[in-house]
Amino acid sequence: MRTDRVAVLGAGAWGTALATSFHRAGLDCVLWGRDAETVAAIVESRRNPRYLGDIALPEGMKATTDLDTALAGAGIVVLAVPAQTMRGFLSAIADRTPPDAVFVCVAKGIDRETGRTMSEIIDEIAGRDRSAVLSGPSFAADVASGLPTAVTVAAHDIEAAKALAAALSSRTLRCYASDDLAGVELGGALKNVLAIAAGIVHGRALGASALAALTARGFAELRRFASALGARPETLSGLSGLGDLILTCGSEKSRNFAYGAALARGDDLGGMKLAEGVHTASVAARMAREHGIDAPIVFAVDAILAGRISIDEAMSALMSRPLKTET
Ligand SMILES: NC(=O)c1ccc[n+]([C@@H]2O[C@H](COP(=O)([O-])OP(=O)(O)OC[C@H]3O[C@@H](n4cnc5c(N)ncnc54)[C@H](O)[C@@H]3O)[C@@H](O)[C@H]2O)c1
Ligand SMILES: O=P(O)(O)OC[C@H](O)CO
Repeated sequence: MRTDRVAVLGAGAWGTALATSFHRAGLDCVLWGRDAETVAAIVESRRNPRYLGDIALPEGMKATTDLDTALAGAGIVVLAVPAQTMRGFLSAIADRTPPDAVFVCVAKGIDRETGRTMSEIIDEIAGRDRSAVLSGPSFAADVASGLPTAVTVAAHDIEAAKALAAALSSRTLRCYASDDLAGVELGGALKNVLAIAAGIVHGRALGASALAALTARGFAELRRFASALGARPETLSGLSGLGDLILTCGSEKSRNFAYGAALARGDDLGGMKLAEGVHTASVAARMAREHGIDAPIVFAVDAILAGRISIDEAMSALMSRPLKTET
């Protein structure tokens, strides 16, 4: 695997933050964005005002709107566009990418049309030996600011995951390696749906006890769901499961949590930033039903977002489920 040159595709909050981290770590990294104004701001004023507020980006960071310039010679191609655009995006760029380059998807979601994870999409379009994911508790603003962060990098082959983790790590971004792709991806995708539920609890001022209960029962649901789909349960106790759940179920800095809180308060949702859980909720609920997985919180979030039940009805239904042994 060639790890000396990295292309980061997608100049939103997360792509910009990761490119910043890789540049600071001394990697030869080029950030690609489709929006000329954003790329010009990154190059000329060392800022990405649209997605990263006022955070100062490092001198010398390379950014371009020219895809071929970004991809030239890249051994690692980081995919940082929203999950629901991943299939179309990768299909469009795969042939323009060096044939030995590995794709590292950093989006957190499940494809709504097909129920496939992001690595399954890469497997299908580019091949199993070229697919990897990076996931874990990591707000873009924290990473771009150089605050300490730890994530998991997963690939089918543990040696490939280790090589990627070593290449992308730095003194501020610590990457652990895993070969449990399903566990790492489902942890990242489902925590977004659970964070919306946590935001609803917060927005309705239901109290800290309710938020702790929701987070703990959400974790049980996360483990059940991922295990039923072939993940190792212990992976969900790691960074891209419990770690990310703790982060996003407890902070309005999370866009998914903020979305749930705004929904519960009856705020205007127009203009809110990308909350992937909104798009993952329905496909996660569908998959849970298909696999016979007990996923009451995911079902409730899906039903609320689809307008089938009110928040009060969902709360009442969750609290009046038959009493059971804690599992
Ligand atoms: N923001 C974070 O803190 C964070 C952290 C970890 C993971 N993520 C994940 O990373 C993914 C991206 O999130 P983000 O915060 O960067 O979102 P964002 O909205 O800030 O940026 C998305 C970027 O993708 C671009 N884009 C959208 N559709 C595209 C298309 N079809 N072709 C090319 N470019 C396209 C947009 O122009 C934008 O630059 C999400 O899945 C998110 O869950 C985000
Ligand atoms: O802002 P959110 O809710 O999309 O969360 C961002 C990251 O996924 C946190 O790890």
